[in-house]
Amino acid sequence: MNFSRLIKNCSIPSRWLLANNIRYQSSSAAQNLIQVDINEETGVSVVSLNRKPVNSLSLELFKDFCGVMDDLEREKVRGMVLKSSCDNVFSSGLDITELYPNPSEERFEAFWLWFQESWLKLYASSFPTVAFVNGHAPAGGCVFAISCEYRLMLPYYKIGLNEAPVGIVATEWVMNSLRAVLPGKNAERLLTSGRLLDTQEAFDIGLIDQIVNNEEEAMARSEEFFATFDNVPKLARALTKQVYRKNDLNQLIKNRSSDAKQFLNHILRPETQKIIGSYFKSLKDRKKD
Ligand SMILES: CCCCCCCC/C=C\CC(=O)SCCNC(=O)CCNC(=O)[C@H](O)C(C)(C)COP(=O)(O)OP(=O)(O)OC[C@H]1O[C@@H](n2cnc3c(N)ncnc32)[C@H](O)[C@@H]1OP(=O)(O)O
Repeated sequence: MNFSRLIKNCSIPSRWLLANNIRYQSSSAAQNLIQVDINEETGVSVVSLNRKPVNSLSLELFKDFCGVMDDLEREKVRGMVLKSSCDNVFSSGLDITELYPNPSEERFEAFWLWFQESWLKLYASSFPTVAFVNGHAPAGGCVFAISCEYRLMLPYYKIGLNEAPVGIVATEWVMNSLRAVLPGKNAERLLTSGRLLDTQEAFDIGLIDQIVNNEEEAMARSEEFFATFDNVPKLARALTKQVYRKNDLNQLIKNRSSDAKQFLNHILRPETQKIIGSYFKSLKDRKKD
């Protein structure tokens, strides 16, 4: 499939006005996979992932996310807080049903390219970004969180990159985003062990910036973070961020199609399918115990 055609097909969300807030409708309107509220007084937008029950990341969610990011860039928001509207889960990572059993090449390629696009838009956004990790954030959930500039997390949840135990090798741009947050050896250990850290451990090694006890506190801390940029010209801030992150961004931009092909080949290998299949089964079986 041709990627430029895919991008053109991304329908930018329509929107409507609500009292003091501007609310954007998800492109897959019936599903409303992403909710956006912009506070007109503060200029801060709150973006909530809303794919019940656990915000697993599907092709449609990625498309909607990209549409929302484009809209926020156009609106020139002062900052974005990314959170979940699912109970106890920030995001459970990539939707395993996109990877197993044996996805079609066409669907999978589109899925992967929109995942890349979502990361590029989040990692390079001109406005400041905060992840409010208000639930578990394994794998792709952690990727969303570490792509933001600042991380707040509620107590007693888990976060990390558990790709290796799921039979997946985290791609280089995912590793780079982790390395940008954590010093080298901690990043490598987290990746190779695939261990999920609880909130306190994540704070102790610097994976998250602050522990907060509720949403009100999270919004107050986010506001303080955004306020640190109030006296910095927006363009200078944005360019500084983008130049600082340039090597990570270019690594993916230069290798988008080979990254997609590599992942597809990896996912379609019978051994990988077997590992993901038994992992998925164990997730389902957990409930029966
Ligand atoms: C060259 C190679 C390049 C490779 C690049 C790799 C870069 C990869 C980046 C990311 C990879 C991934 O994200 S892979 C996905 C990994 N995700 C996980 O391991 C998380 C699995 N889920 C959980 O651990 C738990 O569900 C939870 C802790 C998130 C929540 O627990 P809770 O008890 O609240 O909920 P349930 O477990 O009962 O789940 C409810 C329901 O949802 C299904 N579910 C959960 N997660 C997923 C998922 N990721 N995809 C699809 N479906 C998922 C779960 O099975 C339950 O379904 P049923 O109600 O039908 O039983």
